[in-house]
Formats: sequence, structure tokens, C-alpha cells
Amino acid sequence: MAGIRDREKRHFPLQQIQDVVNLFKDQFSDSDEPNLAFLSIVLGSIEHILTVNRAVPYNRDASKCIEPIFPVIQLDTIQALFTKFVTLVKSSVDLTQYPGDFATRELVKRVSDVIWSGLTRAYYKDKAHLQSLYSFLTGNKLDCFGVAFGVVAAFQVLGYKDVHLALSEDHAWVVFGKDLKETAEVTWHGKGNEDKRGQPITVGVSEKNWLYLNGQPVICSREIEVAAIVSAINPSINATTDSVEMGALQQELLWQLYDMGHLDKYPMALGNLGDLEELCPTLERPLPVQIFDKAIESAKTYYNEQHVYPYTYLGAYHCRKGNYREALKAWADAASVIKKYNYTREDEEIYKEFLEIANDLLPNMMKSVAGENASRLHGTSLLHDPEAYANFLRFYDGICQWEEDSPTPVLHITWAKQLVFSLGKFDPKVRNYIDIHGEGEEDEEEEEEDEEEEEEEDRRDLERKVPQKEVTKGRKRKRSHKNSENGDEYETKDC
Ligand SMILES: CC1(C)CN=C(N2CCN(c3ncnc4sc(CCF)cc34)CC2)S1
Repeated sequence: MAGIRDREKRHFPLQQIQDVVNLFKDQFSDSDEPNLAFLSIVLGSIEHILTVNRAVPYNRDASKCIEPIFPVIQLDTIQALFTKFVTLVKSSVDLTQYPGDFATRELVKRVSDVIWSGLTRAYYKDKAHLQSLYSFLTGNKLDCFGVAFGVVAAFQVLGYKDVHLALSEDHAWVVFGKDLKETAEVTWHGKGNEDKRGQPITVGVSEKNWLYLNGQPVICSREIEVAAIVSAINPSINATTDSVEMGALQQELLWQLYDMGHLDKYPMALGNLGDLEELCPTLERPLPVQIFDKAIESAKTYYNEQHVYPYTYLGAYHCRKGNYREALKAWADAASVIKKYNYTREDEEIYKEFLEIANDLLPNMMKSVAGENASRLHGTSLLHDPEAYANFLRFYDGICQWEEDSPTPVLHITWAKQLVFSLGKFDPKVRNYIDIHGEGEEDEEEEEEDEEEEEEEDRRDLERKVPQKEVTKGRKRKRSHKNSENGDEYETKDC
């Protein structure tokens, strides 16, 4: 791994967004890999000045905060931090003990331990701005994504080309070895879960498991790893204010990566770009809906329709715009993905997503539509629209199917109450216009015969194996159990 060369140095000092955009463009300009640690430190230092330590005078009337001009980033600041990272990594790993071009599981665990031991004992891991190596090197703090990224950046420093980031919609790990066949946990996930660092992610773990996207995570190249740190930029200054400069930089860098094709296999980065374009449209660029549709197409093309977020990005957008039919369709499509999974205790993030849609966004949407007299009188309201009603039912059917066979229940009384509230808003006549059949459904009689035959066959099969034993009918649902893991009591950001 080369250090910082003239190719990087000539862009300094960085004084404006375009300088950073040019620096990133240069990183992809020749056969060398982009320097992950260097880029993460640059983005983290800019983010720190524009969001965390805004040494900018507020005028008396705080509502008109003076947006700082872009901070000047000096080369020696970046160089010192990069050297610190390289020294930490190279001094902690004796590579003579790990011959061969490919990483081994022992070495992956060792490098994960090096990053892990560089973290302060206990800190609020859910905080913003803990995703970059700038945070790691100046504050010894990283969120769970940051730890996984740090491991990959460390392996690049050690000269390995096979260790790459794997990203699901709420977790991160690494792939390595010949043909990237091996996987390993390198960070923690969620709150109060024992970390599984060093363990492989087997089919048994990832099958029908949303946290691992049923074996369809984003497997990053070096370019997609750069897209991940750009997507992880957090422009927020506080709960209500974003840095305009930081948001603009993120948007510019995402378009640059988009133009180079490095977002084609990264639906969440496309979703992030769509949200930024809604806030601040770029002339002659695709509209947010077109970008969200590209994210959906990407998930269909590369990830076998196992990703949920492309649809929830689109649904949230349409809901904000008051396009309620389109929001309902997107949410029904999201539920048609989640229904393929079994809900488990580490899936809180996606549970919260569907909870908000079903128990907050949908009821409020129905309320506001019910209040629209004009469309109701003309029968053009969504409440008379069979397509909308069909999507409404498909949404809830997906959630019910998600709960089926799951070890942890999804639904509770609030879900039922909100369902009744929303369902009751539809005009009763709308039921006459929809045909409720699942795909490839047999007619009732045929289906019952098949079921009886299957049950008879199961009984005969079981009696052959275990004579005279009572066969329990149907499925017993185990109540959820939250094994109270010991381990650090700390806030963690899900990842
Ligand atoms: C539709 C939404 C609720 C809006 N924002 C969403 N996200 C914001 C950005 N997110 C992301 N954006 C880019 N890359 C990644 S990798 C990852 C798992 C931890 F490493 C999360 C994530 C997570 C999802 S989903």
C-alpha cells in the first residue's frame, strides 16, 4: 500500500467542494486502488469542521446562522492522521506469521481486534459522526459501520486485495479469501447483542434472515467502498439543522460515483442520492423518483428482490409529496419483500420501519384523504380505488406472512387497531372490484384435498419412524425470548 503520493498531495490545501471532487476523481484515474484510509480521513475532517466543531460565529439572531465558507484542509493534518493509522496497523500485525496472498480468518480476527482495541471503553455508539477514520484517530470512537470499514482500510494498508466490505441494510461484515468465498463478522450489531467477531456468516445464519439479506448483501469493490463512505457522510449539525456545504459535497461526490457506474449495485446509495435531490435538485439530473426506481431495478437485477429499503425510500418520498396511491404501492412492494423473511430479535430497524408505516403514516394518510370532500363526492378518492385497496391488503398480507414461521411475533394490538381504522376508511363498494387470489392458487376444494393428503402422508411417515406417538397438529410458535446478553452496557448504533 503506497502512502500519500503527489497524486494526492497536489490537491491540497482543499479550499472548496470542487477541490474534494477533483481529489476523488483523481483517485479513480489510474490502475491504483483508491486509498480508503486517506479518503475516509479527508471526509471525516471536513465533516468534523462543518458539523461538530463549527468554529463559525453565529450572529445574535441564531436563526440566521452564518454558513461557514468551506474549511481549508491542510495536507499536513491529513498526512499526520494517515501516518498514525498506517503505523498503528503495521506495528500491530506481524505479517511474517501470515504467509500467502490471501487473508486468513485468524488474520481477519487479529485486524478486527486492532481496530476494536483502539476504541475507548464505553461511549454512546449511536451518536452521529462516528463513521470515519478521522473519528477513530482523533476520538477513538467508531460506530459499527465504521469498525467494519476500518478493518477493510487496514487490510488495504497491509497490502491485501481480497478483503472487502459486505453490506446489508442494517449490518456490515467482510468477505475474503480466494474468490471472496469466506465471510467473517468484524463488528457488533444492535444493542446488548454479544458480538460474533471472527465467526463466518453461514447459509444457516443468513437464510430467510433480513439482517443478512438472505445471502444477497452488497459485496463491495474498492470503488463501492468509496461509495459507502460517501453515502455514510452525515451532514447533520443537530436534530433540526444540516450543513448545506456538507450535504452539497455528499451530493456532488455521489453524482461523480453515479457517473462512473459505482452506484449501479448499491441501492441504498441511490436512495440517499434520491433524498438529497429532493432537498436540493441538481439541474439536468434525473428526478428523485427516477433515482429511486434505479435503486429498485438494481435490487431486482443484482439482489434477487431481497432488499426492502429501495421501496421504503420510494414510499416515504411519495408520502411526503402527497402521492398516496403511489406510496401505498411502494409500501405493498416493500411488504412483498419482507414476507420472504422470518422476523428475528435483531431485526428491530426494519420492524420500526413497518411499524411507522402501518401505525403512523398510513392512518394519517387515510385521515387526510377521508377529509377531502371534493374527491370523495366525485368518487375519485383513493377510498374508492380498487387498486389502492388491493395494495393496502397486499401490504398487510405481507406483514402477516412475515410473522408466519417467525420465532418472534410482529403484530400486537396496536397493529390490529390501526388496521381496523385504516381499513374502515375504504368505501365498502371497493370490495366488489377486486379479485383476491394468490398467484397459482388452486380452487378451494382442490386445495383442501391436497392438504388432507399431505397430513395423511405426514402421519404415515411419522408412524413409520415413531410408532404410537401423538402427532402435534400445526405449528407451535415459540414466544420470543430476549436472552439478556451480558457484555458492555452501552448504546450502539445498529449496523
Ligand atoms: C428508507 C430509509 C428508512 C431511509 N434511510 C435509510 N438508510 C439510510 C442509509 N443507510 C445506509 N446507506 C448506505 N449504506 C449503508 S450500509 C448500512 C448497514 C450498516 F453498515 C446502512 C447503509 C441505511 C438505510 S433506509
